[in-house]
Amino acid sequence: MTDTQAIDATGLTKRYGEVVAVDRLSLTVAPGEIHALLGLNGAGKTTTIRMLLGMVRPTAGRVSLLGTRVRPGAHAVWSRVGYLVETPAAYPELTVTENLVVAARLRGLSEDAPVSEVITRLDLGAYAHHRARTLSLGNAQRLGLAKALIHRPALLVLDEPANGLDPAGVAEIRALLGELARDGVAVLLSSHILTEVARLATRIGVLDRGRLVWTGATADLIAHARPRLTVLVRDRDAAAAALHAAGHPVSRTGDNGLELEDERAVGRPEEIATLLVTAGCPPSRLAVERDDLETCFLRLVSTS
Ligand SMILES: Nc1ncnc2c1ncn2[C@@H]1O[C@H](COP(=O)(O)OP(=O)(O)OP(=O)(O)O)[C@@H](O)[C@H]1O
Repeated sequence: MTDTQAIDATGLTKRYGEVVAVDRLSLTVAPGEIHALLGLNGAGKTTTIRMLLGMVRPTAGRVSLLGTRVRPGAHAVWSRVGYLVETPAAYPELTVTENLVVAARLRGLSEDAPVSEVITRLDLGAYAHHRARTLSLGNAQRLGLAKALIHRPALLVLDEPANGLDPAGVAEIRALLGELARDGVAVLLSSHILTEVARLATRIGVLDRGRLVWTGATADLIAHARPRLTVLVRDRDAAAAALHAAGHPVSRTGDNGLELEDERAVGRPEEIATLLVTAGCPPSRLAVERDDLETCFLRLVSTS
């Protein structure tokens, strides 16, 4: 059953009165894939994740997880799904180990091996006997992830998993999720931090005001970056006039900057340099640049 999608959602919609929190969202996540839902605050990430997990009833649409339709009474699939949504809850007076033993028992696991396994995996060894209420936000997040993983799920759904983690913690989680994905686990996570997502996810879905406005391989997001020729000149007005007269559409940036996006300019920057020198406006800088991922993302959500 290798072609069964870990997540298969079609036409998912959630309305709260006048507000359309999620609008006809369709999404598939395959085993071994790390798929990120990326969106600004209020884009609909949490609502989507809660619908996928059966915690919020969709106004319309359907969800299947690991080949099983999510609906009331369909219990079996949850034994193969791990999740972490919002701030992880733990029993504050119990230690890390005790919390995990409880989580394992609730999952119906009788042996203790998974507890020590996730303590090692999440690097919680030094805190194993600390009460949960004394943990830092980052370590509480680690404990939440350990609980999500204790039953070795085939699908892991994480809402903002890097919340509260320092850069080293983010790197550890990235390595952990990479390892799980290589073992065939499907991961869906949400984030509003593009740089974090770009290094973690194999695929990205960009959510904007409830709609999935772009989806594709992470590497393809950068293909959305338009190349442009940026020019710095002392006499910008004269340079702009010369470029305009030669048929190049020009826009102004910063104090002395000009930008050209037409193919001719981007493809032959040396001709622009010659033209500017001839017009008596030698450029102090001239370079072909591409937007970074952040700019691509913001353009996707602002133009949708
Ligand atoms: N229970 C609710 N009742 C009314 N409106 C809601 C409810 N839950 C979410 N919304 C609205 O739905 C929209 C999407 O919210 P959601 O929490 O899913 O976004 P998000 O992308 O997770 O945002 P954030 O990154 O801030 O957590 C928002 O406009 C929000 O105000």
